[in-house]
Amino acid sequence: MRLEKLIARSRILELQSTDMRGALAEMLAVCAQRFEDLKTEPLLRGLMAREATMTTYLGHGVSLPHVRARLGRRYILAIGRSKDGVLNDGSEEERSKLVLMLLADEKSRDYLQVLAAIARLVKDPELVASLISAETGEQLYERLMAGLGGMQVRRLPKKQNRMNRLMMREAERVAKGADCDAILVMGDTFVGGIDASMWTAKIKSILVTSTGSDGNSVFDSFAEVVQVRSFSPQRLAQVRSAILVSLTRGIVTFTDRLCCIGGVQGSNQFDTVGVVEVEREFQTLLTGQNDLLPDDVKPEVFERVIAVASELGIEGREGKPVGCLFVVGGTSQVEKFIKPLVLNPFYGYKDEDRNILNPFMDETVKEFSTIDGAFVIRGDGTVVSAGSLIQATDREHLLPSGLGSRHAAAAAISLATQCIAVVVSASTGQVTLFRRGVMLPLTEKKVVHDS
Ligand SMILES: Nc1ncnc2c1ncn2[C@@H]1O[C@H](COP(=O)(O)OP(=O)(O)OP(=O)(O)O)[C@@H](O)[C@H]1O
Repeated sequence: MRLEKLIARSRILELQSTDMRGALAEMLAVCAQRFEDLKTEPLLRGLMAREATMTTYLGHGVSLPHVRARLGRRYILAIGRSKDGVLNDGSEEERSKLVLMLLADEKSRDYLQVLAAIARLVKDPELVASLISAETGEQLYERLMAGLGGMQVRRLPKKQNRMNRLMMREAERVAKGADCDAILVMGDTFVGGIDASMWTAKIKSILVTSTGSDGNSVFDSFAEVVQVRSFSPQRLAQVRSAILVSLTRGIVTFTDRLCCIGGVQGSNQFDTVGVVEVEREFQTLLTGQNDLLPDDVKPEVFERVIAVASELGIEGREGKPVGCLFVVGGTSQVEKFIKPLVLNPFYGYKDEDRNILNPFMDETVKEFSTIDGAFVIRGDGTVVSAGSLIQATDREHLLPSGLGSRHAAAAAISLATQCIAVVVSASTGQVTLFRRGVMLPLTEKKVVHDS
């Protein structure tokens, strides 16, 4: 579902109410003008019930109230802007100047993805500030649409353009000469997007970007676009994450050879071309078997877990480093090896509210990462528990020195069951995957400088 299809000029309004119930009622009334069969009362009750379970405030003045109901159409999105701000949960700190209300049909299968795409869009504080300060609803609409297609091709200075063209031509030659199956372009090298129209070779081009691809015309010139959230600052780690996500999505295969081209993030300058053999890069994990993910684990769930893990590894929590262990998939087997260390904070919530694909779960997961023990996550993304002690042992594999009981527990559970374990080290920030007891560092250790 492309987001621009959901946004309608007629459903952008100036809110009069300063409380959430009133604001939602206003937005529902506008929706009902267009969709006369809309049952606004039960929808309002559903939206408020969701607010009562967990706030839908996303930060920097934006809320995303949402509800699933029998709607008769897949989605309806309404956008309300409030000059004074709408109060969330009575908290003065959480005044929403922008309220995006999403109604979804109970049968809409990509509901969590659509919710996540909207949340990603309004994560950009600059875009949000420009929407809030728009002079008219029309201008807000224009800016929102521009934000969706945010990665516009920008003209680069001549010299830089020449260099980039040269690098791209060379990449093409290397790809052909080395018999590569695809060219992987690290898109975040460019602030303003890449004009790939000069690529002439009949070779698959894959753009890797941390920006959302919803409705972005710049991406159209690439055969595939892979979104990888929260890149590590290290190049090798970036390439690894990109290949890993491409593997789980079936965009590349284990036998592929890839020509990778990239540069310093935001530099607008390609500076490196390299060739990666996927199988050799991931050999340790594969150990002769080409199933990186357990059968029951959805690729998007795995991607989400490594995104949250990478963010925790890079940013920590409130400035402090945190460690974490995620055990994903094979849950019925995994449950035989776990014991609660604390009362399970996820107990009793609806599956979709505690699904890692739900954008509101990011903060919750990060918050609970500070408690001891592991997160156990089903292959469909539902978080089964947090604060779980893993009671499995692995006598087959030796871990490098410096890695302690968290990493040992991850190795052991991945050997004992059909799961994939993801560890964030509190001491180094390194993110490591474990499958069948074998480890694959996804990001590098932080270099600690002596002062
Ligand atoms: N068996 C286990 N199951 C779940 N969590 C565990 C287990 N063992 C350790 N942990 C978690 O890992 C934390 C850190 O343990 P330890 O320092 O020994 O691990 P580590 O592998 O060196 O990880 P880090 O690099 O984060 O320090 C513990 O406080 C606990 O929260």
